[in-house]
Amino acid sequence: MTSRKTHSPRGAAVALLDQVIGQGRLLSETSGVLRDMAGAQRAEALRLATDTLRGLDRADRLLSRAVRKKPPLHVRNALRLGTVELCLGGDAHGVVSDLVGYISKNNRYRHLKGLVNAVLRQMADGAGKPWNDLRIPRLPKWLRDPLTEAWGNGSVSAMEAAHFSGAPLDVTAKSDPSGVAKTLGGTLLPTGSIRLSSYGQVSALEGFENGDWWVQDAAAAIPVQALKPGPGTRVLDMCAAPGGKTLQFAAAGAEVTAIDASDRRMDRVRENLERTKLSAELVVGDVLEFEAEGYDIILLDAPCSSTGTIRRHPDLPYAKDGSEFGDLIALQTKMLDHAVSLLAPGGRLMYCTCSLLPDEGEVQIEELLQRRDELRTDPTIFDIPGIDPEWLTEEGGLRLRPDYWPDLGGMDGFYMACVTLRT
Ligand SMILES: C[S@@+](CC[C@H](N)C(=O)[O-])C[C@H]1O[C@@H](n2cnc3c(N)ncnc32)[C@H](O)[C@@H]1O
Repeated sequence: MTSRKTHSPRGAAVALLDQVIGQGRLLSETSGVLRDMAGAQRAEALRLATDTLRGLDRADRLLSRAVRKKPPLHVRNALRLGTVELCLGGDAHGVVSDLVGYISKNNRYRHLKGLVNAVLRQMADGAGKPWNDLRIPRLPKWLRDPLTEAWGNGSVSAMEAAHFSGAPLDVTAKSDPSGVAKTLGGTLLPTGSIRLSSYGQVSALEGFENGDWWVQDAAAAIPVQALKPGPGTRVLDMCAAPGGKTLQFAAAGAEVTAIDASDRRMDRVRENLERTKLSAELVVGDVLEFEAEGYDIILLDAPCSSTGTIRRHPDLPYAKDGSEFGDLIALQTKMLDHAVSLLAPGGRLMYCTCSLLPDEGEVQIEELLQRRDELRTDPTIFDIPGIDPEWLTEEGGLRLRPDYWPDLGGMDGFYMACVTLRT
């Protein structure tokens, strides 16, 4: 019989790091670790793992000065976690004794508990002091190289600084953004999203249960804000889950058909619609097989590398290695061609991805326009408050980056373009 291990938050965070760094799983895909933990402890474990991933590059620099030979990954992850916590002002006694206790309970690694104790004590006693003077954590090479080629070293450094700062909580109001901003004590952004720089448990915030708003990064809300759908607009929301854009359309009074291949993710759309008391027709299926015409708006929020969301998901650079790029780009091209085949005269197609890679954004649209002479882009729809005209791209799309809006707290990386048939 196997006994199920229940972890302390620190132990769980180390186990999460093992899965992310050692097995290439995103935090949202890790299995087993958080299963039997209470809500607050799970949240704490996730926070610790996220903080560690965000500061990993700095922790490794400090650890390379303190440890001559790299210990096995599990022990290294415990040291990384302890180093980050101590450098961010964590209680030295609690951090050291908890992690030493955690390692000493592991038959395989208990012989290294002395090392963990010695190194973390050094960190607590001053070896961690240079933390703030260390360089801003860099993206791993597999991602830094293509981004540098696309945007230049200075811009990538600015993006890395934005990633290191993390992300505030952005929400979209069902109606009355100013009222919701006031209730939540948030800032109303120029595009209409509401931003909260400090918050506790999201579901405990006022108006959540009543469905007055939903969580959605300000950048992710822009495609629908730019389209300005009116009541009765017929919308096909391709790749809709978890439903942020479906909710925006529905809140504007549009008639939405939302399609997604994932049953599990579609449950999230269903829950979100129920909570906000909004409605949409939901279809679980492959968008490539979906055939119907007569939509005023088709929105294709295609699956992508998600490299624009690293501020909120610092696990991504460590869980992934870029090997999926080629397949994703090919799938986006297929989806884009299929979406175009459903576009009727007068209809508009909005293509978007939360990617920082031009191959998943600018290049997709550039090549689409070359393949299909009857199409054109309409950049004028991005003439909305908060959008700098400098962010418009040559092929007529809009590029958003995490280093934009630096004084407001940044935004996710996103690309979008609105395509219509030439008249
Ligand atoms: C970027 S997410 C969509 C986010 C969503 N539009 C929102 O605003 O909340 C991409 C989605 O594409 C879905 N997907 C991937 N391949 C698909 C396919 N062949 N057909 C339909 N949906 C697909 C995934 O399940 C995922 O939910």
